[in-house]
Amino acid sequence: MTIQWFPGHMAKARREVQEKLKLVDIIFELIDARLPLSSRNPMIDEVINQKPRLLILNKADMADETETHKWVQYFANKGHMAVAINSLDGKGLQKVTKAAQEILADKWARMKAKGMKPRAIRAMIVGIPNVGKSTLINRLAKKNIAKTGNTPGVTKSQQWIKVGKELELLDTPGILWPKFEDQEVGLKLALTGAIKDTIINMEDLAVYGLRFLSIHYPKRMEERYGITFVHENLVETFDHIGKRRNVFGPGGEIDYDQVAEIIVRDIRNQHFGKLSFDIVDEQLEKEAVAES
Ligand SMILES: Nc1nc2c(ncn2[C@@H]2O[C@H](COP(=O)(O)OP(=O)(O)OP(=O)(O)O)[C@@H](O)[C@H]2O)c(=O)[nH]1
Repeated sequence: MTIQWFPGHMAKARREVQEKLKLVDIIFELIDARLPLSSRNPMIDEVINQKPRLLILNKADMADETETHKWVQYFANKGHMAVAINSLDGKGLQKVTKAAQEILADKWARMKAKGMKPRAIRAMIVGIPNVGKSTLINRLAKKNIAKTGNTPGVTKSQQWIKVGKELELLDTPGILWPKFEDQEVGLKLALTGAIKDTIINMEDLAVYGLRFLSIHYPKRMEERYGITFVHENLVETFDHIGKRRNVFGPGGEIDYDQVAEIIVRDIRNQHFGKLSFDIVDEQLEKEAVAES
C-alpha cells in the first residue's frame, strides 16, 4: 500500500492552524469516535502547544458505544476532557459548550477577579479530512440562526459563528492529516471511508477487516458469514463467503474481487452493527493512568 503523507501539505496546514491559535481560547479537536487514535494528527500536541483543548468524538452514532465510553474515560485519565457527539442529528452537542466552560473555568475566574467583563468563549475546530468538521460547524451555526432569527439586525459576522451567548466559533476549521504512513492506521481510515478507495487495495482491506472482526466482533461475523475465524489459507474463507453470497464469475468460479468488495461494503454499511476500529486495551488504559 502506498499512501503518501505529503510533508508540504502538512506544513502549510500546520502554519494555518498555528496562525489562528492566538485568536481562540480553546481548540475543539474533532476525531472519529470509531478510531479515536488513528483519526488524530500525531503532531497535534506540538501544533497547538499548550492551548486548552476539548476532544470531540464525532460520528458516535456509528461507533461501538461500549468502546466510545472507554475512550472518553481513557482521555480523561490522560487529563483531556472528551465528549461524544453525532453532528448529523446534533445528539450530544449540548455537552460541547458546557465542557468548554468547564475547561476554561479557572481562566474565566481569573479574568473576573481582574474586573474583566465575561465574554463568549472563542473556539476553533481542527481535525483530519472527512471527520465531520463542516457538518459540526453547520449544525452549530443552525443553532445560532434559530436563536437570533427573531432579532432584527443581528447578523452573523464573517469570521465568527455565534453559538448562543457563550460560544463563538471560527467559521473555517483547521485541517490536519492523520498518520498515513502507518499501514494499520491507513487500513482503519480506509475501512471507515476516510481515504479514497482508489489508493488502497480492496483485497488487503477486506482481509484486514475480516481479521479485525474475527478478533473483536466474532459473533457478528458468525451471524453474517457463518464463520468465527479467518482461515490461514485465505482462499478458503473467501470461497466460503463467496458461496454464501452467491458471488460467481462467468465460468462459475468465485469472484474474489467482488467478495472483497462485499466484505468492505458490509463493514462500511454497518451490516456488522456499530463498530469501533481502535480498541482500548489494558495496555493503553495503564499507560493513560500512568501519564496523568
Ligand atoms: N453518521 C454520521 N455521519 C457524519 C457525522 N458527521 C459528519 N458525518 C458525515 O461525514 C462526512 C464528512 O463530513 P464533513 O463535514 O464534510 O467532514 P469535514 O471534516 O468537513 O471534511 P473535509 O472538508 O474533507 O475536511 C459527510 O458525509 C457527513 O454527512 C456524524 O456525526 N455521524
